[in-house]
Amino acid sequence: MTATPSTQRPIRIGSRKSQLALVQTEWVQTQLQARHGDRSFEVVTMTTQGDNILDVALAKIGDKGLFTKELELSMLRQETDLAVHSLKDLPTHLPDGLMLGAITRREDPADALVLGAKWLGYTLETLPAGTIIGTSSLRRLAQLRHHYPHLSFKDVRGNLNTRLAKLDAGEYDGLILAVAGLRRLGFGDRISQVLPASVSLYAVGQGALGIECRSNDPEILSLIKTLEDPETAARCLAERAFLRQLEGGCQVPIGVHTVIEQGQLRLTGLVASLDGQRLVKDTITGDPSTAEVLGASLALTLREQGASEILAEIFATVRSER
Ligand SMILES: NCc1[nH]cc(CCC(=O)O)c1CC(=O)O
Repeated sequence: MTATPSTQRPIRIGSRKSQLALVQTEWVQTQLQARHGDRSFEVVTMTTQGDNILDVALAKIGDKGLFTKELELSMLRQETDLAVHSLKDLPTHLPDGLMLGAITRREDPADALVLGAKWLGYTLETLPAGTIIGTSSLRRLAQLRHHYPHLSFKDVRGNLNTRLAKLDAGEYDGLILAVAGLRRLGFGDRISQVLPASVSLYAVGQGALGIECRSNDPEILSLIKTLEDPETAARCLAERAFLRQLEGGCQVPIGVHTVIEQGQLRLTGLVASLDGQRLVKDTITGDPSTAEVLGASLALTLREQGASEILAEIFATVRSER
């Protein structure tokens, strides 16, 4: 079948400029090109607000869409047709006119411990008291404080390469980073320990890519849908519905774990207080086709178990520090 000239314009993929973003976007570009050989796909890079703010703890900024807004505006202005995001950086509420078009197959969503040279062979369990672990995520901080009160935690910012350089320069003894980002950038061999769910529930969407597009562009939507992984999509839709029900406007220590086993989706969710003293955690199981109902329902269960109180405290603290 011959395509009409009007469908032959290049399809423009928006991406952040970080090395991780480019690796992910180029993967999407290659996959799309392989499936739709009659079209051409080009990458348009841009800097987002989040890339410019390197000195302030992200948790304190709290604004959503820090890494996505510029990419979204460009789609709404018809300058790009789709955008590739680390799904965990994509807010649960999208701007009018845009939608989450596809969710790709997930890398290992777990968190990892990366140690400085002098600590190789140690684990979180065996590291001596006072060892300095870098993390900028309230979710990781709260859970690690809970399980390893003997360790010290220090904020770390910057992209993955910057963080590893700071570790190697001795500013930290260890870092907690996502397995997915490390592997995608070829740093998988630096992982000392993959953190089990009993220690750290991961971030909503961690390890998956989210491809965003215009809601009124069925042509682009059908192209990107071919990259969707149904199991990852069901898991991540449950996770995102869980987060959406709990959020109130800033980053909060919320973690999840999902599996699909024997056709059933099992979602575990957690809300933690900042000091790691209180963890509210529960699990729900159901049909993957009801993913979003399961997520929202688990969130309401956790609210009844004390999550609302924890979240209210966090919002009050963050607001007073801004
Ligand atoms: N917070 C930033 C961020 N956004 C996406 C990833 C990579 C992991 C992923 O794709 O979920 C990372 C780095 C990290 O958390 O260590």
